[in-house]
Amino acid sequence: MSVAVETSVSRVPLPLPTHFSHAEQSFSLKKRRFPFYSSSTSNSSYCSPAQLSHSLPPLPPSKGCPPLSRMFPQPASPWTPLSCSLSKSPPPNAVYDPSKQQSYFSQCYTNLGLLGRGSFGEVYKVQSNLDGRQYAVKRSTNRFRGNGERNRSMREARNHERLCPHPHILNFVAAWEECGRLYIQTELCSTSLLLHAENQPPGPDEPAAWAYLCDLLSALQHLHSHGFVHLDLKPANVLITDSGRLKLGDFGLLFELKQKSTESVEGKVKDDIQEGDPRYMAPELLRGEYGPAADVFSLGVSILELACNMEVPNGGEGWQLLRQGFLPSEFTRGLTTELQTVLRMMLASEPSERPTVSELLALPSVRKHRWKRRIYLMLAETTLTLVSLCQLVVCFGCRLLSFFPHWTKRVPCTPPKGSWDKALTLPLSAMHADSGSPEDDAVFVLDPTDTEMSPTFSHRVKSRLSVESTSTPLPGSPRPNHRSPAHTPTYSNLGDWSSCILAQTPSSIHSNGSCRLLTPRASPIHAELCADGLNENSTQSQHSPSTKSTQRRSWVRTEEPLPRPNFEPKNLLSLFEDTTSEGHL
Ligand SMILES: Nc1ncnc2c1ncn2[C@@H]1O[C@H](COP(=O)(O)OP(=O)(O)OP(=O)(O)O)[C@@H](O)[C@H]1O
Repeated sequence: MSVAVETSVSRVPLPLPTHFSHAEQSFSLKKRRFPFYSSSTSNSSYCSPAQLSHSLPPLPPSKGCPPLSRMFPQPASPWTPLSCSLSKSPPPNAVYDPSKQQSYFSQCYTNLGLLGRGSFGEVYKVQSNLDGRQYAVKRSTNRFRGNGERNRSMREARNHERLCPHPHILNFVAAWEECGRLYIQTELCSTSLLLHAENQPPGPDEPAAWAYLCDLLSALQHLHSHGFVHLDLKPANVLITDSGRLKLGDFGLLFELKQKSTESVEGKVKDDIQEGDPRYMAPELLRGEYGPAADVFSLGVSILELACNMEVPNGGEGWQLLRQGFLPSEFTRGLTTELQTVLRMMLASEPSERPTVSELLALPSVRKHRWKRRIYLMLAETTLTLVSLCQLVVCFGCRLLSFFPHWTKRVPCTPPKGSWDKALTLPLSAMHADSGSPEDDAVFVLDPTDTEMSPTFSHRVKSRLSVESTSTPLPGSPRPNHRSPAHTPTYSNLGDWSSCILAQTPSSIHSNGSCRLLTPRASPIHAELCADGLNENSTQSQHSPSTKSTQRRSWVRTEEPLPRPNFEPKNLLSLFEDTTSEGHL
C-alpha cells in the first residue's frame, strides 16, 4: 500500500519554477557558443552570448533615477562604504579625495576593461591605485529602485564579507555604494567555469569533472560547516583562476541556517528568499525547504552538465525526470560507474536520501581524486608563482638599468646571435684604425642588408665609431704612432668593445691581423663557447669563407682581414700591450 502511494506521489509532476513556464521537452547536447566582441565594451573585452543568455534578462532601466543634467556639472555623488574593511580603513586622501568631482571608483581604480556581464551587474578588471594589484569590481547595472531592491543588493555584499576566507571561495575585498549602485571588489579570476567549459573541446571530460567536483565539495564543506547554504550553485557562479583552481562566488542567495531557530525571523527570511536558477534548483526548494542538501543537488546537476556536455533542461519533462532521480543514460553511459554512482546519490529526489558533503568527501573515489587534485593544484600554483617571480626579477632588473643608463651603454647585451658572431669576426683593425669617413663607418655596420643585423645594434656601433672618429685623423693624413700615449685607446673611447677587448691578453691577437674577441669573462656566451671547446687555433685553420655559412660561426676570424691601407699588425699588438699595462696600472 505504502509503495503504491509512493509511486503515485512520485508520478505527480513537481510544480515548475515561476520564472520558466516554457518547458523544454527533452535532454539535449550543449550548443557551442563562441565569444563575440560586444559593441558596447572596450576593445580588449568581450562577452559571450552564454554569459547573457544563461542569466535572466537585465531589468529595464530604472524609472526612479534622478534626472541627470547635461548643463550643470553634477556634484560628486555620496560614497558609502558597505564593507567593514572599507569603513575601518578608508583610502587615504592621496588616493581618494571626496572633494573631487570624480567618483570613488575612478579615483581609486584604473579600469582595465569589462570582464563580463551578468543579469544584475557588469564586472570590470581593475588595478587598485592603493596597492597596485589587480581585482574584479562588480557594479550593479541599474540604480536601486527602492529600499527593497537596495537591501537585496546589499545582502550579497554583506553575505560575502561574512564568509571566512577559503581557497575555494572567491575572496571578498570591499563593497561600497555610489550613485545608487552597488560595487563589490573581489579577487580577480580568469573566467567563469561556464565559459571555461564552453571553450573546451566538445565531448565528455570526466577527469575535469572529478576535479571540479573535488574543488566545489571543499567550498561547500566550508560554507555548510559555518552554517550557510549557497542556494545558487551553478557553473556560471563559479570562477576559475589561472592555475585552474575553482572559486565559488555570487552569494546573493546565501542563507544562514541558524536563522531558522527564530520563528519570526524564519517567516521574514523565507519571504525574502529569491529563487535561484531553476535549471540547478533542488526540488525541495519549491516546497520551501532550505538546507545543505539543496546545494548537493545543484552541484550534482552542474557536474552532470560539465561531465556530459549536456544542456540542462530549464523546465518540462527533462526537468521533472532529473528531479525524480532519473539520469539520462544516453549522456551518462560514457562515464565510469564511480562517477555515475556519485551523481546518482547527489541527484536523489529526496533531500534526506542525498549524502551530506562530508559523506561525499569520505567516499574512496572522491578521496582518491582529491589527492590528485591537490597535487596538481600545488604544482600548477608553484609553477605560476615561479614564473611571476622571474617576471618580477626581470622587471626589477630593467627598472634598475633605466636608473643607471651608463650601465646599459657599457653592456652590449641584446643583438641577435648572428650579428654577435659577425661582429666578433671583424678585424680589430676596423675598430681603431684611423678612420673618420662615413665609408669607414660602414665597415662597422657589417652588412646593412643583413636581416639578422639589429638596427639598434648597428646604430650603436655607428655611434661608437663616430665618437672614436673625433679623436682619430682622417685616412690618408699622416698617421701618428700608435705607441704614442696620446693615441692609446682608453676604456672610454673603446666604448662597448673595450670590455671585450681588454679582457684579452695580446696572445688573442693573431699574426694575420685578425683578433679573437671575447665577451667579459662572466659572460654566459663566453661560458657557452668554452664549453663548446672552441679552440682559436684549430677553428682558425678549419674555417673558410665558403663553409662559413653552413658551419657554426666561430669567434675566430677566419677570413682575410679587409684590405685596409696602412694597416700594421705590429702596431696593433703594441697598442694592446699598452692598453693592458694601462689597465693593470
Ligand atoms: N572575480 C572575477 N574575476 C574574473 N571574472 C569575473 C569575476 N566575477 C565575474 N566575472 C565575469 O563576469 C561575468 C558576470 O559576472 P556575474 O555572473 O557575477 O554577474 P551577475 O550579475 O551576478 O550575474 P548573475 O546574477 O546572472 O549570476 C562572469 O560570467 C565572469 O565571466
